Amino acid sequence: MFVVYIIAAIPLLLYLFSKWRYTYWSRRGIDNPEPDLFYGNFKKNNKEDTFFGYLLKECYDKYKAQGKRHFGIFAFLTPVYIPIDLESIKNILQNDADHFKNHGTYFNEDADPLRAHLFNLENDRWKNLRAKLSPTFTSGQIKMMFHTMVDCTKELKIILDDQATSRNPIDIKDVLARLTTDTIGSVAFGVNCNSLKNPDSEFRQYGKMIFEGTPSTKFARIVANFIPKWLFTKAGFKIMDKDVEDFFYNLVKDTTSYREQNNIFRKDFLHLLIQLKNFGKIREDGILTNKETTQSIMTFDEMAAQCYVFFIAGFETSASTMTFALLELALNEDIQDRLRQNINNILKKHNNNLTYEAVMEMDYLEKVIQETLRKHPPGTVLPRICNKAYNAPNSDLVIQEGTRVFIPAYAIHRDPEYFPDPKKFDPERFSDGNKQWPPFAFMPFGLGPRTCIGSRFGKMQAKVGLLSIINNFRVTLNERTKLPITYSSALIPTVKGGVWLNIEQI
Ligand code: HEM
Repeated sequence: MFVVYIIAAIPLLLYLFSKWRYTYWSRRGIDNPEPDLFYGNFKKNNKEDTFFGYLLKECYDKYKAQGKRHFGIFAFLTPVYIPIDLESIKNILQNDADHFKNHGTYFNEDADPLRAHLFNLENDRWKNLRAKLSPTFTSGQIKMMFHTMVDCTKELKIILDDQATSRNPIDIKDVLARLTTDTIGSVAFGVNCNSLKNPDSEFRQYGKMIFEGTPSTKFARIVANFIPKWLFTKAGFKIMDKDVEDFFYNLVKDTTSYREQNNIFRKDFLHLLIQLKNFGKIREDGILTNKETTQSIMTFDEMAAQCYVFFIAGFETSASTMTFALLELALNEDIQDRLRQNINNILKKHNNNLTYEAVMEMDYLEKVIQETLRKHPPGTVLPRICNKAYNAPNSDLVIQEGTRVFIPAYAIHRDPEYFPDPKKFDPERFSDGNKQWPPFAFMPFGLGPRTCIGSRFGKMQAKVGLLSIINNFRVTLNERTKLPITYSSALIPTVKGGVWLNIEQI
């Protein structure tokens, strides 16, 4: 009978606990929007497929108008601190980054070895790995991989030529995600993914599974919001889908041993990572194995996890950037014409050779990409977790160790104080004389020590894809695109119903 009472009391205890939990911010004198039971401020996001950035921007605008420097929200039962003023943001991301070293994502290395990657790793392990990986992202290395990016666009042109001939509209995000899957698959895993040729390729399917989630991963992510991290870790809870893990892990294993046995040199990330595994550094001579190797600084598992993060962090972000750029170019034909002109002029100067140097000279292309990243940043928030109690300057608030922080990048990029007429797509904002926003108001790649390590690669990949389309085709919006666009609740902003374009050869 006693057990029955206990079971019956659980919902009541949960209810009382969540009621108490939702006083967390008011007990500290911080405003927060009214939370819904158990969901906190995530109910609309979860139940109505509403983009989380909209919800956060609504609160940001409201509290900023009241002159507040910060506010709190609840991600289910977890309190999250949201700074508003740029001075506080600068402190968190840079000046006092020592208190906010980590992203605060859940991972359990034993259960999910591929999740022990740069984005998730913490403290000294992150610091050491970041220092080791930085040489793989220099402009010299990106230049070395430039031809892979260009090669992958050849298949894209064939697809778009067919589409232009048949006059059928195209769901451009899908094609661009296949393009970036092929490019990143090639440089991070050293394999030809063929997803442009074959939309059902294994690589594309696994890429989709990561972003759309499988029933088991969706369940695990929700549970992770309710259960303390230590309990989750102790229980050995797995977040990654086993099939996805096996696919990527075995791919790195097979390709690495093949390359090592045959001492194969390829200009890609995998080659650099194998060198880091075997020598602890990147070697000019390019060799992969050496009997006199003294020590290894990277285990095979660590290396595989980095291949995996390059793929997940690199393919969807760049595909999203190109998709939104094309959407804006279809809506603003004058900007599209000007971009085409800029690309043509510079290519002519380079005898129509598409080289790394030519792309670096395309200044208007740079502005179009920057403005796209301002208006539609793939990273809606920059997540941090407080690792050492922090006295927020000019306030009585002490941010406790373990508190989560979201820097509201999307809301700041759309703040008219920093970017007048923020809904307008205006690449000219990024002309030297026009840049008027204060430091820390523009952060598409994050800022501070945790800034995106792959920003150069990501931007170059997006530029190569975009220019190969604009140089050969005129794009207009097809009526299947629902205007005004709205974002879905996906992890990275995605247009509900898709971006459908008409393609016309030039
Ligand atoms: C347009 C493309 C891209 C965008 C907009 C983007 C954006 C971001 C953002 C916002 C962050 C978080 C930064 C922070 O917390 O301050 C990040 C981190 C990261 N990105 Fe990117 N990214 C892009 C492309 C790439 C590519 C191509 C790669 C790898 C090949 C990559 C690898 C990473 C990694 C490993 C981190 C974690 C860094 C760390 O914690 O030290 N990203 N990215």
